Amino acid sequence: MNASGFKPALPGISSSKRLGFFSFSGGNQPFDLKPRGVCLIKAAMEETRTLKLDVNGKVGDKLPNGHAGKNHNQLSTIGNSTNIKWHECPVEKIDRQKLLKQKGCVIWITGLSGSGKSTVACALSHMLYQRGNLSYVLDGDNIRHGLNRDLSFKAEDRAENIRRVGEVAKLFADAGFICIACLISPYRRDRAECRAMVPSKDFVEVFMDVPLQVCENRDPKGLYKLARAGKIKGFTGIDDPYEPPLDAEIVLQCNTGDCSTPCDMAEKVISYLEVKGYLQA
Ligand SMILES: Nc1ncnc2c1ncn2[C@@H]1O[C@H](COP(=O)(O)OS(=O)(=O)O)[C@@H](OP(=O)(O)O)[C@H]1O
Ligand SMILES: Nc1ncnc2c1ncn2[C@@H]1O[C@H](COP(=O)(O)OP(=O)(O)O)[C@@H](O)[C@H]1O
Repeated sequence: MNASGFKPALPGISSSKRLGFFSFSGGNQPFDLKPRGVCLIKAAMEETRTLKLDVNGKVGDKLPNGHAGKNHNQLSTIGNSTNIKWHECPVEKIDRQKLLKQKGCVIWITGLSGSGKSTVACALSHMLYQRGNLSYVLDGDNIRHGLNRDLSFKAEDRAENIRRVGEVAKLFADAGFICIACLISPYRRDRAECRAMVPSKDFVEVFMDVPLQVCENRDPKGLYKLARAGKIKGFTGIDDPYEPPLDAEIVLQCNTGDCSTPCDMAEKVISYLEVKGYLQA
């Protein structure tokens, strides 16, 4: 806090471009982010008022770059949401990344049930934590306990499951996290749609290339046994499809009796992130 009761400026958010854009003199608002005579919030309010006079219609579902929603100047219709407008905030991804000293991205781990997705995700998250990098795991099983509890395992519900997790992962990456999503995500198309949600290169697909036989032998939850007995219908790999990736950034192979440890697998992902520069801002 400074003498006037405001928090000092956050480091790194005072680019001249943004100060110019939001420039505002005076101001004594309760949410005044303050510093240096610039009230970012009030200026943004001014900008919204101006734009309201300008808008006169809706735009299509998707912008040319494929990212739905971020039309800064006009009202949009996205799906069933009519007359919505993107609200920009002064603190951006690049600012959060500087704070966290890393780059936000999505690590998408796909593979059969029992292939080791959750184990690698947790090993990776732990190794990142030990290095001082912030990550968060979105595990399909866990998310089906809450956000996606309304979804079954039929193809269209799996697609919606993947879409929602893709959207959440996109937010985490935008927050600056290394977001680790681990879901069976059996359909190429669903995974490709998630890839398209984030800036190119920020989506790292990791394929757990583990034969069905190995997964079935592990069967830690007894689900394969139930599926073979016909007590679970539409189980991936048994009577439901799994489409392996054709162009995954990382393939973690595990042949019968010849498996790297989860830590070695996680290490491969860390090496990839290091080389690509995600572990520093
Ligand atoms: N029919 C069927 N097919 C596949 N898996 C099933 C099924 N029914 C329940 N389960 C359990 O649900 C976990 C997979 O959830 P996901 O959200 O990752 O699946 S999907 O991506 O929507 O296909 C999966 O967890 P993992 O073993 O961790 O993959 C299973 O425990
Ligand atoms: N690299 C590995 N080598 C040997 N066993 C593993 C390996 N990774 C995971 N496992 C074991 O395989 C089983 C399934 O792992 P899990 O992470 O739950 O898979 P998934 O999330 O894909 O269903 C667990 O019993 C786990 O201990």
